[in-house]
Amino acid sequence: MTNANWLETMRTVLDSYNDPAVLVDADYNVVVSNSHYDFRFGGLDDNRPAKCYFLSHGYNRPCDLEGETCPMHEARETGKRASVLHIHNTPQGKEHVGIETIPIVDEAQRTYFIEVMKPILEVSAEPIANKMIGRSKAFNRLVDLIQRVGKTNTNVLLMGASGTGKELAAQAIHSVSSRASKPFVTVECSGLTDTLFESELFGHMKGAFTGATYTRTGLVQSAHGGTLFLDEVGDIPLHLQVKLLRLIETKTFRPVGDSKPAAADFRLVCATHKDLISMVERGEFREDLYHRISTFPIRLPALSERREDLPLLVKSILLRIAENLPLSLTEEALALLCEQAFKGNIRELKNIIERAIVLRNDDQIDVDIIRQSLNLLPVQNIAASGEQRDGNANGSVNSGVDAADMSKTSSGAFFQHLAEQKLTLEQLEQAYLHALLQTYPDKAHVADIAGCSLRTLYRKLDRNSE
Ligand SMILES: Nc1ncnc2c1ncn2[C@@H]1O[C@H](COP(=O)(O)OP(=O)(O)OP(=O)(O)O)[C@@H](O)[C@H]1O
Repeated sequence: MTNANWLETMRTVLDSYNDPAVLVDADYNVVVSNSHYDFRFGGLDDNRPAKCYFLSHGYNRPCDLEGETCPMHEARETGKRASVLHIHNTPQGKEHVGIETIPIVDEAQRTYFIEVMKPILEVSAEPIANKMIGRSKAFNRLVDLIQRVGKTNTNVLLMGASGTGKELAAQAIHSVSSRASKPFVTVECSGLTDTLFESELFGHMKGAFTGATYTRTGLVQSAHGGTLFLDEVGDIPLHLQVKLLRLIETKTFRPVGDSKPAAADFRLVCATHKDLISMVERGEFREDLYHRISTFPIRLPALSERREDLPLLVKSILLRIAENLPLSLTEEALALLCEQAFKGNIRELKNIIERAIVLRNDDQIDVDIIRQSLNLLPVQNIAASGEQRDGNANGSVNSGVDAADMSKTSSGAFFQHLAEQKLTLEQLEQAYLHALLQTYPDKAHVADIAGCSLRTLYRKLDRNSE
């Protein structure tokens, strides 16, 4: 067979893939492409063989010389299939792609590589309102792990500070999995009492206890065939952990008041911001449970470890909050944001942007507005007013916006007005939460804006009604 015939045969081979695929020679030239590739990226120019690194990234030299992993390099070294995650330039913009590279030789024993490119749709490298967003190395590593573990049935433990995106990561794991068409059910573990734990997780039969006027399906049953996401698993009290362990080990549960056990079918993903290993050492978390839930641990990077994603995240948040407005930040405003520590991670960034949208004078959000948003920490400012009123002004208060500056803005006048009402912080918190609930009917969204979990929001609202 001539080399031309062999290449023609390879086109047929590549066409058998359901994703874009190309054949690359040992000098990085893309020599054959399949119809999916031609449709998505435009066909190859026969007269000008292009280098794979130029076509996919716009680089002038191989990826490994640009600080990225080159799958061809690995496949050449090992003689085996290699897979990596890259961000490719496409006509639609930058896109996360899972690349599988398979070495192959022609009849003259020359080495070629088949590269199959699977677009990763659960995340985005371009600003978009409703996905996990990022392009940084730390983010790409996370996406790679999600892709790999997502396709299995392995238990995953997501670890990371508050607001790093653990819940979004759990949803992405579910979307990648073969269970994607089945339910994704979240159990908010903080604040679960003994009775709530069993009846929420396992459900109860009508008449099982006083007040059980109907049979209730538990969350484990609701997650049947899908994913059960235990958020803040480190908050489950020690004496309830054994019940969770039993559920995971036996994959059976018994609804409260039912004599028969039922079979459970779920993939388990847990999340925590706590250091579970230290908790195990202190005897606060069962070691056997820890090993059960942490088969595949994933650490979510803090926003400070992926600062290069900040401009992209800001654009996405602007789209998410005010999709129909052409909002943007000036360079100076963005630079000021980039200097922040972001202990509250993406949730904190989101709150700052949301405040800036409220305070802005026009569609370009400038550095003064961002400065005001950074300093507009309501409780602290109001606390300062209270302390001053009581003749005790020695509290450490974030005072980047002084009283005169504040009163120039409508929000300044608003806080002044509140201070005059002499509200306690608790009253203020209640008033704020109820105002949020009137503006945004979705409680999860309200909890997000207020920077607390949904369960904490319920607790705060309940406390008021006691
Ligand atoms: N990569 C990301 N791209 C865009 N938005 C994100 C990303 N990660 C998180 N967010 C947003 O940040 C906020 C917090 O995310 P999430 O609730 O998933 O964090 P978390 O780690 O579970 O927080 P907590 O531990 O406090 O519950 C949400 O509004 C979420 O949509």
